[in-house]
Amino acid sequence: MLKGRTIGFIGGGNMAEAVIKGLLAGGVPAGGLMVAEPMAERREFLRSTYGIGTYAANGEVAAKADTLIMSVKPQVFRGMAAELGESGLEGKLVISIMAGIPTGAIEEACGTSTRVIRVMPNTPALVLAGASALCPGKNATDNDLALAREIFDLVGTACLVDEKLMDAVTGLSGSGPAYVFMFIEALSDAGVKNGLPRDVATQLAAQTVLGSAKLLLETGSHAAVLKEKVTSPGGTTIAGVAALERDSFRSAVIAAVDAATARSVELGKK
Ligand SMILES: NC(=O)C1=CN([C@@H]2O[C@H](COP(=O)(O)OP(=O)(O)OC[C@H]3O[C@@H](n4cnc5c(N)ncnc54)[C@H](OP(=O)(O)O)[C@@H]3O)[C@@H](O)[C@H]2O)C=CC1
Ligand SMILES: O=C(O)[C@@H]1CCC=N1
Repeated sequence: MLKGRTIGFIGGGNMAEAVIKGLLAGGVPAGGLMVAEPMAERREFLRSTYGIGTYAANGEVAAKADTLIMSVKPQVFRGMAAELGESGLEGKLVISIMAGIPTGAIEEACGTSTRVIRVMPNTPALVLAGASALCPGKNATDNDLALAREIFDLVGTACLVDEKLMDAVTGLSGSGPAYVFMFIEALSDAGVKNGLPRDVATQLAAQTVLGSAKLLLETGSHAAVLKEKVTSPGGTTIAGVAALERDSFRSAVIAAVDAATARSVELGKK
């Protein structure tokens, strides 16, 4: 379905780069990808690193691409869409990765008949290990949804959710890599505190997170069951688990996802 499509990114920042890199690694030809980005230095970086077409004007990409991935910050979206104008977006499939902005608001800004798919990806897309959730706007066809799914399946895994759950997805997996990196950093610091060299501590911490996630996904076991298998009676792990419980580790994680979800809701309001 992706064959022969031209995909244009409006905004060439971190997340656009993650998806571009993933798509190229997944076999999408560079000739089918382009990006509109205001910063000349950034355009040069994206052109020389990935061999894709880069443009200063959003209108040029909107004119050339049949599918547009809106990858600007939510705060600049409405101004950007107004500048582009409804005529500049006519007939395009608009895929938004912007946090918070509902499909209805995108349709309102781009033209009420615009076909919109809302996606929340995450930065591990850069290494084809992203987690994305998608939902269609009211004009999107099954083909549009299938195309968007193909794009985000190429850079990791993609699932379909009801739009009312997109803010929770944003708080969990969209922002989630930041929480995981904080956890890895903390594990590494703790290793160093206990005498490990930094490189060894970071390698052990990162591989522990990667391996534990792989074990859970591949066995389909409940996290609590896998935790129990590590935790010997009177052993080391239960001493660590008790310390985490004392310092409200789980409660802190839940509060982080709650706060990020609430912020996503807020970003969606005008
Ligand atoms: N980062 C992440 O982990 C994730 C981000 N997202 C979403 O992806 C979107 C992009 O985020 P992220 O990549 O982190 O942000 P970045 O700031 O890295 O990227 C946004 C890019 O858009 C450019 N830009 C600014 N104004 C315009 C404009 N009017 N027209 C075209 N381009 C413009 C910026 O240029 P300049 O720097 O010069 O202003 C920048 O290069 C956001 O909506 C975010 O919610 C979704 C999932 C995860
Ligand atoms: O922090 C943000 O707003 C974006 C959305 C999800 C991850 N990063």
